[in-house]
Amino acid sequence: MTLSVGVIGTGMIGRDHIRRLTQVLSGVKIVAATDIDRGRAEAAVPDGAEVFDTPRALIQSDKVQAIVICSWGPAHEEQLLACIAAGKPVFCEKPMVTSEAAALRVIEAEIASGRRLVQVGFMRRFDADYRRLKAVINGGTLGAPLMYHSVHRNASVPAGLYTSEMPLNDTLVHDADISRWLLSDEITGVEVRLPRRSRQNEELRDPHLVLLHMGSGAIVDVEISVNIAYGYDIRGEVSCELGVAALPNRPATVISDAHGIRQAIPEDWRERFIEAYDQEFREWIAAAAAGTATGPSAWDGYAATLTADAALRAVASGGLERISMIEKPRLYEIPAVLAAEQFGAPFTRAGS
Ligand SMILES: NC(=O)c1ccc[n+]([C@@H]2O[C@H](COP(=O)([O-])OP(=O)(O)OC[C@H]3O[C@@H](n4cnc5c(N)ncnc54)[C@H](O)[C@@H]3O)[C@@H](O)[C@H]2O)c1
Ligand SMILES: O[C@H]1[C@H](O)[C@@H](O)[C@H](O)[C@@H](O)[C@H]1O
Repeated sequence: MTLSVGVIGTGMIGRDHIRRLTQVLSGVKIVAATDIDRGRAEAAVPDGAEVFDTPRALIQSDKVQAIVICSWGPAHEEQLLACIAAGKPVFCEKPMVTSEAAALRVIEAEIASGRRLVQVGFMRRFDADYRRLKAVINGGTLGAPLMYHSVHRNASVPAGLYTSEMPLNDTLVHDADISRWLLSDEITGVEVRLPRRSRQNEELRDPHLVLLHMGSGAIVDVEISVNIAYGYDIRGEVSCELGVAALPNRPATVISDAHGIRQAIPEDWRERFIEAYDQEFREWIAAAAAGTATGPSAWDGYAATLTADAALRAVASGGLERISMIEKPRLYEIPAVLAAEQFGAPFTRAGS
C-alpha cells in the first residue's frame, strides 16, 4: 500500500520532509500541501499534488490518508485536533503545542478517538547513536544513571523570528524529551541559570544552563547555546554508578592542511540528524499505514511542554520550579513486550 500524505507548512523543515518522502523513502506519496503562503506550497509539492487553501480542507480531503504538520508551534493545536477529529494519523513537528491546556486538549481528543494517532517530531529517539546509548543504559552494566550532560548548540537562529523564550520553549524541548527517554524517567523540577550573555546576538538572552530534576533523583544539565557560530553541535554523556556512556563524535572526513587537522561540523539539524529523520518517517509511514502512530506520543509532547513552561517560570523566579503531571493515561503506556523489543532489556542494577 502507498500512504497518501498531505503536508501543512512548507517552510524549511516542511520542504526537507517533502524531499525525504518523495525521494528517499518508499510506501508513501505526497498528494497535497497547504501553507499560508500559497506560492510556497505550490513551489514545494511534486507534480500532480493538490495545493489546498486551508489546513482544514486538506485534512478533510478524501485523497489524504495521513498528515504531516510543519507549521509554526502555535498553529499545531487546531491542526492536530482537526486530524484527530477526522480519524487520520498525524506526524506533528515539535513543539507539539505551546501550552499545557492545549496539550491536555490533544490528549483528551486522542483518548476519545480510542487509538494513538499523533506522533511528535522528537527525531533524536530515532538516531542510531542515541539508540545505542539507551541500549547501554538499559543493559544495566554501568549501574544506575546519576547525571546526564546534554549540550545543544545552534550556530545561529533566524533574527526576528526566534524570540527570547525560544531557547526554552522551542530548543530545550529536544533535550527534555531525550532525557526522559534515555533515563526512562519523568522530569519533576527545572532550574535555569543565566551565564554572562553572549555578544553574538545582543537581542537574545543566550546561553542558558538548565537543570532538569528527574523523578529518580538523577539530574540533567543542559547547555542551550543558539549563537555558537561554529556549527550545530549536539553532545550527550550519561554518568552512571559504574561508568560513563557518551554519544560518539560524528564521523567526518579528516582534513589536514596549513590550519591543522580538523573535521567539519554539521551546519544545522538537517545535516546532523538526516538519518534520524529518515528513520523517524520510515517508522511513521508503517504505523500510519496501519491507522495509528508510534514513537514520541502526545504524552511526550505534553511532558516537553510542561518542562518548557517550568523553565520559563524558573527564569522569572530564579529558583526550582516543580512540574506536576496528570496520571499517565493507559493509551500511552507502552506494552512491556514492545518496550523490550524497542529499547532492549529493562534497566536493572549491575549484579542484581
Ligand atoms: N525536529 C526538528 O529538528 C525541527 C527542525 C526545524 C523545525 N522544526 C519545527 O518545525 C516547525 C516549522 O519550522 P520551520 O523551521 O520549517 O519554520 P518555517 O518558518 O521555515 O516554516 C513554517 C511554514 O509554516 C507555514 N505556516 C505557519 N503557520 C501556518 C498555518 N497556520 N497554516 C499553514 N501554514 C502555516 C509558514 O508560512 C511557513 O512556510 C516548527 O514547529 C519547528 O519548531 C523541527
Ligand atoms: O526548530 C529547531 C530544531 O528543533 C532544532 O533541532 C533545534 O536545534 C533548534 O534549536 C530549533 O530552533
